[in-house]
Amino acid sequence: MEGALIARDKVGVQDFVLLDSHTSEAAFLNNLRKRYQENLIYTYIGSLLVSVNPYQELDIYTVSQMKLYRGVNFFELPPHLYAIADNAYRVMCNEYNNHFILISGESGAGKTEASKKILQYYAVTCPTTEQLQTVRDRLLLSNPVLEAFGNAKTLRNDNSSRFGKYMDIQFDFKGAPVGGHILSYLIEKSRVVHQNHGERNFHIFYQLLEGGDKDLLCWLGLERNPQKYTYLIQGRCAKVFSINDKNDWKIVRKAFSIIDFTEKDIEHLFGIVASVLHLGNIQFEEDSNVCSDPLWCSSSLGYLYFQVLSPLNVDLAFYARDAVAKAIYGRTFTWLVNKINGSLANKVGFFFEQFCINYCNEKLQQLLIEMTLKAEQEEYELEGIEWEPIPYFNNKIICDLVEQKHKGIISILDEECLRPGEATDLSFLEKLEEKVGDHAHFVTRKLADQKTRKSIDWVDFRLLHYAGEVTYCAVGFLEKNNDLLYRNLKEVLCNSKNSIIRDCFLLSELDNRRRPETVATQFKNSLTSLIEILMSKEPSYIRCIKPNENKEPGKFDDFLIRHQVKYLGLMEHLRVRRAGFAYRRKYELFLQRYKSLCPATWPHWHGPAAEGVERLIKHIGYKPEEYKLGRTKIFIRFPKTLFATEDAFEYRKHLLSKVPAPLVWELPVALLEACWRGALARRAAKKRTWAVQTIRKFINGFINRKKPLCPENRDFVRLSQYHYLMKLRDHLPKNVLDKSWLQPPSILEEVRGSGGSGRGGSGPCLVATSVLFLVPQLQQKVVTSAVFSGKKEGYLESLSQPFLETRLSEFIVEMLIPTRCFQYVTPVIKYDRNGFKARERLLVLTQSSAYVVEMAKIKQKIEYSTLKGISTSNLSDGIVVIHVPEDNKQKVGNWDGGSSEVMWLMLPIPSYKLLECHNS
Ligand SMILES: Nc1ncnc2c1ncn2[C@@H]1O[C@H](COP(=O)(O)OP(=O)(O)OP(=O)(O)O)[C@@H](O)[C@H]1O
Repeated sequence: MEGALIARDKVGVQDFVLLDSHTSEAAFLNNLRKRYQENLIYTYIGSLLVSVNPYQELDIYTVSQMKLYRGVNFFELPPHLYAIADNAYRVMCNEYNNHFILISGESGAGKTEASKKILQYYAVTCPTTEQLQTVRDRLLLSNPVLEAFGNAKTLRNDNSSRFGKYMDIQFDFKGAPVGGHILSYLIEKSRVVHQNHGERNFHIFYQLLEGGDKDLLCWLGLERNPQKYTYLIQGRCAKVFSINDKNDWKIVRKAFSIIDFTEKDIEHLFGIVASVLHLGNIQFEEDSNVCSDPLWCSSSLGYLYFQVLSPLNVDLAFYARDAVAKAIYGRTFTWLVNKINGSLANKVGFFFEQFCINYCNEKLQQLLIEMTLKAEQEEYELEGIEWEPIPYFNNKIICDLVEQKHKGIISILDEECLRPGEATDLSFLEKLEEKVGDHAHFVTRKLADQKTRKSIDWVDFRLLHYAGEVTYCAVGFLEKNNDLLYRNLKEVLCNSKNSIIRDCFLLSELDNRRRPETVATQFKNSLTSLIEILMSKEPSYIRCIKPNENKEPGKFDDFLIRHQVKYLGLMEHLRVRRAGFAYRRKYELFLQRYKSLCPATWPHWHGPAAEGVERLIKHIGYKPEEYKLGRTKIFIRFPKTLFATEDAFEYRKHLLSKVPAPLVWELPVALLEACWRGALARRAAKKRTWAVQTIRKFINGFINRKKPLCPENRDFVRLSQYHYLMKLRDHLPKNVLDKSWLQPPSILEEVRGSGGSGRGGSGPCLVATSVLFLVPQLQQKVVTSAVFSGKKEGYLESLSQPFLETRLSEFIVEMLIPTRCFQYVTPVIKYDRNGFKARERLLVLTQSSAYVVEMAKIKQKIEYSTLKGISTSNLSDGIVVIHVPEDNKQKVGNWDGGSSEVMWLMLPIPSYKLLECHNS
């Protein structure tokens, strides 16, 4: 992947790697804030994308934006999800390797939205056929179904994914998406039976009740009112304004049919959703242990009965009921994902859940650091640049603390769950103290020093994660780690008439006497296989940040964001990324962008790009400690060096857009250098006013000086005049454009007649003003057409084709050529007959002669009267051959063409345009 991008946005830096003030957290946050306040939600750290949730619809996800990013080099456009997606896609197509994009961030930070947008990007920009469209539609439509069953409203996010998601998209050798599958991790089954205050159960329950038609509800024995169901009223969260369950139901219903679910599947699926609701309403009484409403459960779950006489007490009976509900929902979710592709499922608890999530983050952080370091190291090696070891915090020590066999926290927890005898959360805590008590990243109240002791409860243990300390309450760890489902209930489910339920509780499971794996172990194993999948692919990273807790657009909560910057390991990543060189770029790309800053490389460099870059940076004055030249890339150590180069480039671009090209070149070399140096100095001293004062001093001195103008100063005055006139031309006073002003000239009528630029309904005055400038060029066009029409490739006859602006200029050459009646000036490459060497020259056309000029010297003069002829190729290149008479050796200065009869010139533009511009 190409390294950092270039330029600054207008707001802050668009790559943190280019932050001036090294890697301070304050500078990081400032930059993030500045950009966020301008709705610039994306910023890079090298190739990692940081995204801050805008909580509002931004106009940056349109199809035209997608097309803009398609196939464009990473650094050429502002940071965007599409750039990450496109880059991964391009590298995959070019290098035939696998890629993953890891999107992380806390709940509500925008991960799901980001993944959907990336999917849409591929759907729109990848090549496809009719057959492939089905795959594409299925990939897109699996989302609403998964969200219905796997997402819920939480306090933090109205559409929170309550499961981990890994989505694979497979592309064929032509880059067309041909398939995909989704792996799901850790569906939060506990939500089925319990929701915290202000939260809801999974969306599908409400969608079914709100959107399902009367007959369906009647068949399922359901009432429309969610308040009737115990499992839906735990969070006391009646109405959520951002959610429209009725509409969402329609979308899900439609998606089912497209992603190939049969009517029977759908019937069974809703049967299960209904049964879970009915299960929740089952009550138990002491001594009776009888299901309050066995009939409904039996019908929707396919005649399974819960009138099981059980030795359980009331509490345990409720526990068993909930266990069944969770198991049914969890497995059905797995079945659902399975139906779309492959699957994995687990369960989490409350504090235990936090422990699992943090363990997962710890593993992913380790992967990120290892892969970034590895990539940096490999790149340096590849480029032949010496590797300087980078000090960084390796969080492997924490991963080991959690996952090590026999000695890690998960092993100790499993041991406690499985061992005979009375095991409790407290005995687990004691085991932890005994076995990992001396670990530097583990502490309990007993182990803590006087000061910290107060902040840790007796039932807590604290881990020092890479992102900071987290205190976990051990209560419930044992229970949540045990995924118990009573055997007799399993047997009942195995015999269900609902085929989905039967599939989910296979009979073979009953024969398997081995104790099922604990939740933590299942999680550890699925995490290990996820890491294995990721390790085999090239990484791209997107880190999502939640800017405030209120889902409010534009609000940047410093405290909350600082925490996430830490927790996402962004500073660590920046440090690793910035440790060596802030910026690196392929020679070709660097030269292409900055070649205009050096006469030797502008407008074309004909040698190897690496040499061109060397010439270029020598010319603009890079110091040795500022850069290194690798095999294929230039490495720049400090952002300020790059910015100064960018400043000079912008300034030159500005000049190029305002004044004729040759003038820009000759006149401002000194100015450009001054500008570059000035920018460097300004950055170092951070004294912006200095430059302003210096320029003012220069102008005052210049105005006050009495002595005659030297050529340099004269050029400066003329440049100012030129700017003034150009500005005036583009901003003519309004009264000049008044309707009463000027009748359209006859040429306008002609143009109208020929369907040229006078077409359309714009008022006569506007047309007149634009056409007035074109009159001479239109005449020339007519003549040029006679010469080139149908004879030269790429020649366009249309009169509405814009003309090349004449490069008529007297500034540089007037000192050299006394006639001063210039028609046209343009840079050319002149090819010597001796060895066909390319030389950069200016071609100046006057009324009577053509001049070939090298910088400030006339190298050759050819009078038109002596010309033998001019030839051009019939291709769309700029080759022109001028036939010079043998005896025309009127030497002016050094005649560098030898005694040839012909002179080969390569123009930067097709030769017919030259003719259009000067022919007279
Ligand atoms: N790029 C975006 N443009 C506009 N709104 C966004 C964007 N990203 C996120 N949001 C808003 O933020 C909400 C939360 O985002 P999202 O569901 O993607 O978060 P998440 O990180 O996936 O959370 P969870 O981990 O809880 O699933 C979205 O429903 C949407 O309203």
